[in-house]
Amino acid sequence: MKTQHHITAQRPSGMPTAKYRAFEDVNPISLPDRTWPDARITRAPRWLSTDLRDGNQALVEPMDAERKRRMFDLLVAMGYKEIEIGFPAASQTDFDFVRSLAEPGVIPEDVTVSVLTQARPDLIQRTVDSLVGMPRATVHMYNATAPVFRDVVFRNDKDSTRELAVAGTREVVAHAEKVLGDETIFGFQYSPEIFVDTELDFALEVCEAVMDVWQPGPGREIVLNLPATVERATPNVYADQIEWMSRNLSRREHIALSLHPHNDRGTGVAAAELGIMAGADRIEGCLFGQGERTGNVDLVTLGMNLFSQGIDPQIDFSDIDRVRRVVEQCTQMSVHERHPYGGDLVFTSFSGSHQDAIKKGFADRDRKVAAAGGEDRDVVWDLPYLPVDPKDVGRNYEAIVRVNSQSGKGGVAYLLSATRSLDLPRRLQIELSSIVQRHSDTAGGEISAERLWEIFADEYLPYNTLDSLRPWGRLSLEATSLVSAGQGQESVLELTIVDNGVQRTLTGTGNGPIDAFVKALASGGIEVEVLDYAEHALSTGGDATAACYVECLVGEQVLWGVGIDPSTMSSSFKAIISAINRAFR
Ligand SMILES: CC(=O)SCCNC(=O)CCNC(=O)[C@H](O)C(C)(C)COP(=O)(O)OP(=O)(O)OC[C@H]1O[C@@H](n2cnc3c(N)ncnc32)[C@H](O)[C@@H]1OP(=O)(O)O
Ligand SMILES: CC(C)C(=O)C(=O)O
Repeated sequence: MKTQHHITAQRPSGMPTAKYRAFEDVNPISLPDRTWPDARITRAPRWLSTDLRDGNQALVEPMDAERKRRMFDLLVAMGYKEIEIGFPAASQTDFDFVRSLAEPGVIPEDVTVSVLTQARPDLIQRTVDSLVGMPRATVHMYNATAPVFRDVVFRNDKDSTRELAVAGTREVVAHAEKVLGDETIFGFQYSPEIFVDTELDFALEVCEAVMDVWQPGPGREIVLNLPATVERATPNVYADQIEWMSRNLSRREHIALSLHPHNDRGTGVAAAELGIMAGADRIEGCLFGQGERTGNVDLVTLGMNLFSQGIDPQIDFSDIDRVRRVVEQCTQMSVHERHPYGGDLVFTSFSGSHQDAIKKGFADRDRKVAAAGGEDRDVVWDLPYLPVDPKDVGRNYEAIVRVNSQSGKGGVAYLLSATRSLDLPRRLQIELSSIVQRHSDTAGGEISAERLWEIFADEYLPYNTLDSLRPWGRLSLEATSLVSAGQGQESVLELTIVDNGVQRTLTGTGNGPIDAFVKALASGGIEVEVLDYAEHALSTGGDATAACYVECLVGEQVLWGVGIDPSTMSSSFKAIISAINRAFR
């Protein structure tokens, strides 16, 4: 045999790489004494959901008022306290929706809504007008500060870019003072658009100029939101930018430093998390990562990432399927099966070694929970392959293990245990697994829990269950009668069987019912030896059904039989008949 000693060289792809530049070459940042890599996240940031604004503006079909309201109610119910509800100057529909929330009692007292506007006086006025009567409302104003926007879109130099932000802020303040009464607690948020592409010292200069107008101070916060409007670099670069801003901004204690990551490179969550470590106070995002292009950062993943580390996200994800359903209805887009925490398949394993580890993990956890007095929440979650307990997000355990050709005995056994309460002995698991494997090889695809039960019942319980199956087998047990089974006495058993269609009555004497049963069969020329035996109740209470598993030697074959019956004794007799029938099948 030759062993591999080198990998065939990769080749240039031929793609036009010369068109692109490394981000750090365009926008270098020097922060050699950065502190964020050593920071730990120990509590939830402030969250802002922009599902109704950034999420909505990216939809093929933006939400109508009814869907917007459903989304708003969901966000409130989940616990979001800051919700961006739209861009009221965009259209009459958007304006009307914002106004509909101004109805008394619709927005809870502890929820602050915000609305986005460009830095244009007419749009600002219309935007502020939409907030009249709201209990707590923030105007969020943005203008583009990044070089490509200054050069290409606005044809503005740095001074006029800064002046646009300053004039816009003045307009917000003046118009809010004019139209908003004392019933509204009013706030202001500013975003330098494509912050990540903007020279850091210029982003700082614009933010400072805006603050000079707003005058943040005690009881007068400003939200400075630093968007990765388009994600352009590795998340550590964003973290450096945020730490630099956090260190250099004046009036820092009166600033809510907010992040607004997008996901163009697929690292929006990482960028948000490193940004929090770098000093950010607040995160803007959307449920399941809705939003422009690849989406805004995903608030579900961020919140659940905290939860999985033992940190309260302060958002309720305990019915994640409901959250997903509402989001899917409102956005008319589906959440991917592999989406972290909420996808259909994220708590499911198909492969044998994963299933085996999960099954053992659950057994181990059951023991630990019992030892801790039965309280699940008192025992630290430490299960192979499952970062969180599916039950904590409202999932059941049934979908955890699904069987196909990649599955092994652990998965098959887990599924029968989870759906039929059968606790198969290890060697029976091995035997059944090869039978199931034959079926999955032939049929391809997944074997559902129902199909698995059918395969199991057909193999081991031919006379016992399922209308859908044709009974088969040489023997069927008609009746048994135990004549004597007292203390220290031998058991005498009379049994009636149908053997290849012929009814026979046999009698046996043994040192227990099973021994007597085996002897009775032997008297009829049917030789069987019981090698191993296990049984358990299928349910609790007086009417409990028993499952019995016997490993038998029939002729030269060692094989298992299974019996299920309200009587433990009958279930063991049926199990022996099951093994014999399998031997003759
Ligand atoms: C990164 C983000 O997600 S920002 C949010 C983006 N969301 C949206 O745009 C959704 C809602 N938008 C809309 O409905 C419309 O764009 C409106 C109603 C706001 C404005 O519509 P219009 O007046 O037709 O302008 P249009 O959409 O073409 O915007 C471009 C103009 O606005 C200017 N502009 C763009 N952004 C800003 C800003 N933040 N501040 C000031 N002016 C701006 C542009 O320079 C351009 O000006 P020009 O016409 O003099 O060249
Ligand atoms: C308005 C700003 C915050 C925005 O949506 C973005 O930059 O992505």
